[in-house]
Amino acid sequence: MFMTPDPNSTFTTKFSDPTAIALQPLPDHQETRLKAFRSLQAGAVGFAVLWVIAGLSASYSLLTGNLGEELTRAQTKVDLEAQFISQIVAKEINTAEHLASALSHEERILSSTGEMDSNLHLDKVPVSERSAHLTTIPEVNGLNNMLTSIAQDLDLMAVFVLNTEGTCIATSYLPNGVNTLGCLGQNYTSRHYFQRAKEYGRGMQFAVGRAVKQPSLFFAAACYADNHVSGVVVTRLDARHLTENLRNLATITWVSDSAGMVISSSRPVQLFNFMRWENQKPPETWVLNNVYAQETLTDLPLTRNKHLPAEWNIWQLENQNIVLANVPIENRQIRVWHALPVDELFHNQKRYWAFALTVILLGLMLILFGERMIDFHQRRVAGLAALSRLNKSLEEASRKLFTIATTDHLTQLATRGYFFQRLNEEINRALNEQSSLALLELDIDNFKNINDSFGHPAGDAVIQHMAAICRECVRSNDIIGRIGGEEFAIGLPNCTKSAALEIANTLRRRCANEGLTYGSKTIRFTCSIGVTLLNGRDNIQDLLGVVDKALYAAKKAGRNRVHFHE
Ligand SMILES: Nc1nc2c(ncn2[C@@H]2O[C@H](COP(=O)(O)OP(=O)(O)OP(=O)(O)O)[C@@H](O)[C@H]2O)c(=O)[nH]1
Repeated sequence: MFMTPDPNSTFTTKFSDPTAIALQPLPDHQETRLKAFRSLQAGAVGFAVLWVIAGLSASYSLLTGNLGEELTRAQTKVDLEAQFISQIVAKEINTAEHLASALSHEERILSSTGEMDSNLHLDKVPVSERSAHLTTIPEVNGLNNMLTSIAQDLDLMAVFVLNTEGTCIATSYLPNGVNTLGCLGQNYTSRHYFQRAKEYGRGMQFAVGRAVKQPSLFFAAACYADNHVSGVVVTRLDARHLTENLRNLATITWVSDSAGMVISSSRPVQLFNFMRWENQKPPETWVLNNVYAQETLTDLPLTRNKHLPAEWNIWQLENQNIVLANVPIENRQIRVWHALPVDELFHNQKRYWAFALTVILLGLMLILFGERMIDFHQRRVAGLAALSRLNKSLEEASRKLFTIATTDHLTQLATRGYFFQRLNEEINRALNEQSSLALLELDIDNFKNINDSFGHPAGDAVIQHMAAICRECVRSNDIIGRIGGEEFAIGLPNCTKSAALEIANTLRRRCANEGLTYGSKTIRFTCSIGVTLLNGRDNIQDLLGVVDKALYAAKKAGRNRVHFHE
């Protein structure tokens, strides 16, 4: 029989519609967007790598090429300047040399070294008095004046005349208030240039002067009388002159002689440094002492910068990078060296690199920022997609649970709990709309006997057959539930008493008449049905209590009956 339901459990159980809590699934175009985002993201990462590689290699080739060009320009500049300086040096040297040669033919000098020299009687005058003696001779004074004016005009340090003994008999360089030495009456026999002039007609020598200790170039030319050397004219060029005007420039200029020694330098501190050039041998010590007045040999601190490409031809002078040019002066063993510091170019290069790296880095950050943005959106869409998939499976699970909870597995009718929930809803609706509601309760008669006679599976088949009959006899909006083992209930909204009784009788007749073919057997069965109407009741317990009584009455009256109870 029908058990009165517990209001605290069954009736409060809610079987919610799973579609009500379902989220909208992810639209297809979101999946397409996700794919687009992923390829965009991969593209951004690829682009970032390309950007860095291309940026670095472009900067390297541009900046290295640019530095190479600037260094080539600097080299060209320094070459041209060296050429120009060497021409000026050559001109100064030639002037001094030609002057010596020209003066060796000069009439007054020839006479002073010829007949006049023999009248000077220098051999009778002590060496210390020769200078004073000579200044008393008017011809000598006249000659001195001439030589002084020539030396001044041509910017020479001194012009003087030596007799065949090497004694100075006339000079532009006279003792005066400041300088008490002068060179008049001094003897220059030992001088290399004097000996060369006497022997070959001409002589040239670099030396630090004895009386005036300045590095100088001496040019000597012999005077001839009757095919014999009658004296020697000497011009003395101050070696400082060769580079004097170049001192305040950024460039550095040296002039080296045949011994590889710096005899003039725009940086005076490097004077008499040794230019260790190719196979140049350093001068011997006595030469160092006598000619250059140096005690030890100092190398010019000039080395090749081996850390930079050889084609750039960069030298280092005291840790300063320079480009270097050297030009030999024609027919002389003198060279002009000219250097231009190029550290500024390297500093510029560093600045360009810093700029290029900043641009590369900023670009990279921008690309990576873009990539992060894409990643963010990608993750968002991916998250939505995952959520949507989760939602779908939850929805599926929820649907299954709903079905399990609301559907009887044997008959596919509503379960007891779900039937009561639905019946409750229909009661409320009927009360609200003041419409009628009929309730049928059905029970298969003597079902135990069927089980006992035909077996439990056959009993199941009878229950299923009974459910099918119920479904076929009611409308689509009526509710049917299996509320016990062989008990069923049917809620009929908007149904009158006569209509409810008619349905109940149809059901009863079909059960009694049809029987169920089970294998080779036919199982005959009947059912008893209780019928009632809502009739102003406002709760399910009362309604169920009444219909239960109606069913009980039907059973009691002999089964296979329909009984109505008000
Ligand atoms: N095969 C089958 N038997 C069931 C199922 N549920 C309940 N039963 C059986 O149904 C029988 C019900 O027997 P009773 O409640 O004594 O009632 P009855 O034999 O139908 O007699 P009346 O209701 O008085 O006509 C029991 O023997 C249960 O074991 C089911 O799902 N399948």
